[in-house]
Amino acid sequence: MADQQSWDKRVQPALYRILDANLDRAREGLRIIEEWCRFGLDSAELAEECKQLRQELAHWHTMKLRLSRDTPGDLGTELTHPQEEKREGIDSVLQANFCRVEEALRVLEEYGKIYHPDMGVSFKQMRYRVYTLESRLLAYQRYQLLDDAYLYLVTSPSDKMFSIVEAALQGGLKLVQYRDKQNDDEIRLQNAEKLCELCHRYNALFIMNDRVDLAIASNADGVHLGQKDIPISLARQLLGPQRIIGRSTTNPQEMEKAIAQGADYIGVGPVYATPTKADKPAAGLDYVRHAAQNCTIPWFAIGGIDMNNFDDVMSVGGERIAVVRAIMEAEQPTLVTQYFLSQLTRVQTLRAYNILPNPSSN
Ligand SMILES: Cc1ncc(COP(=O)(O)OP(=O)(O)O)c(N)n1
Ligand SMILES: Cc1ncsc1CCOP(=O)(O)O
Ligand SMILES: [Mg+2]
Repeated sequence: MADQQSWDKRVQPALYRILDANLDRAREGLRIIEEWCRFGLDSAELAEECKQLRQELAHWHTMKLRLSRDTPGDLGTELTHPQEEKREGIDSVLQANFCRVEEALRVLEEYGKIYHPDMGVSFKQMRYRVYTLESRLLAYQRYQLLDDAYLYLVTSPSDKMFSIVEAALQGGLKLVQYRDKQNDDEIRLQNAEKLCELCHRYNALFIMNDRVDLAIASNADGVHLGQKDIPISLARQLLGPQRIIGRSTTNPQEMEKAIAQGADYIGVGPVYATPTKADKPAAGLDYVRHAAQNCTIPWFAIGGIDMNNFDDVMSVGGERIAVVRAIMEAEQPTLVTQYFLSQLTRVQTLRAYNILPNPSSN
C-alpha cells in the first residue's frame, strides 16, 4: 500500500517527466538533423529516415506523458553548458545533435522498461538506427564533397606546410592530401591530425597518402594508394564503406582495374614529367584524353600541372586537377587556388553550354 502511494505520488510523475523530456529532446535533435539532410544535402532518403524516426517517437509521446510536463519547475531548463552556446560549423551542429538524440534514446530505453514492456526494445532498435543514420550521413557528406572537388592539393614537405594549406583552404580548396615520405610515423601522425582538423574546419576533405593505419588514426576522410601500396579490397575492409579510397593510375589498364576494384577516384598521370615524382615517366596528354572519354568515377589529372599548361590539360578533356608545386611553392597560395578554381568552373560552364566540346561525348 505504502509502495503504491509512493509510486503514485513520486515515482510515476518523475518517470513521466523523464520520458516526456527525453522524447522531446530526441524529436528536436532529429528535426535539426533532418533539416540539414533535406536542405543542405538534398537527400530525400536520409530526410525520410529522420522523419520516420520522429514519427515513431511521436507514437510513444502520448498525451499522458505530455501532461506531466512542468516547464517552470524543471531545473534543467536553466542549465546551459558553455559548449551549447557555440557551434563551429555544420559538423559540430550535427555531432552535438546526434549525441543529444543518442543520449535521449538511451534514457528512454532504460526508463521505458518500467513504463511499457515494449519500450526498452523499441528504443534500443531506434538507437541503432540513429547510429546507422549518423554513418550514412557522414559518408554521404564525404562523397558529395568529393564530387564537388575539382582541385586537389597534394602537400610536399615545408616549414610552412600548415600556413600554405590554410591559405589554399581560404581560397576555397576542398580536397587535401598529406604526402610525406620523410618524417617518422610519430610526426606524420601529429601532422596528419593537425591537417585533418584544419581541413574539417574549412569543410574540406583530408586524405592520407599511402597509409591506411595513419588514415584511421588521424580520422582522415580517406587514403590515396599507389600501384605498389596495399590492394583496394584490403583497404576497403579496413576503412569500411564510409571512407574514400583513391588510386594512382598511369595507363588505361590500371584505370579499369582501379574502377573494378572499387576506387572512389583515381589520379591520372604524371601528365608531364615532374621533379616531385622524378622516378615516374610522363603518361602524357593521350592518357588524359582516354580518361576523359572512359573514366566513370572522379579523376584528377596530376603531374607538372601549372597555370601555364592548364589550358592544354583542359583541351584534351581534363576536368579536375591535382597539384603539388603549383600551390605549395606559390608566393600567394590563396590567389593561385582561386585562379585554378575559377578556371575549372569556367571550363565546366563552357562545356555545359557546349561552347567547349564535351570530352565524354566524343
Ligand atoms: C591524386 C594523386 N594521384 C597520384 C598520386 C601518386 O601516388 P603514388 O603513385 O602512390 O606515389 P606517391 O604519391 O606515394 O609518391 C598521388 N599521391 N595523388
Ligand atoms: C605525386 C605525384 N604522382 C604523380 S605526379 C605527382 C607529383 C605532382 O607534383 P607536381 O604538381 O609538383 O608536378
Ligand atoms: Mg603512394
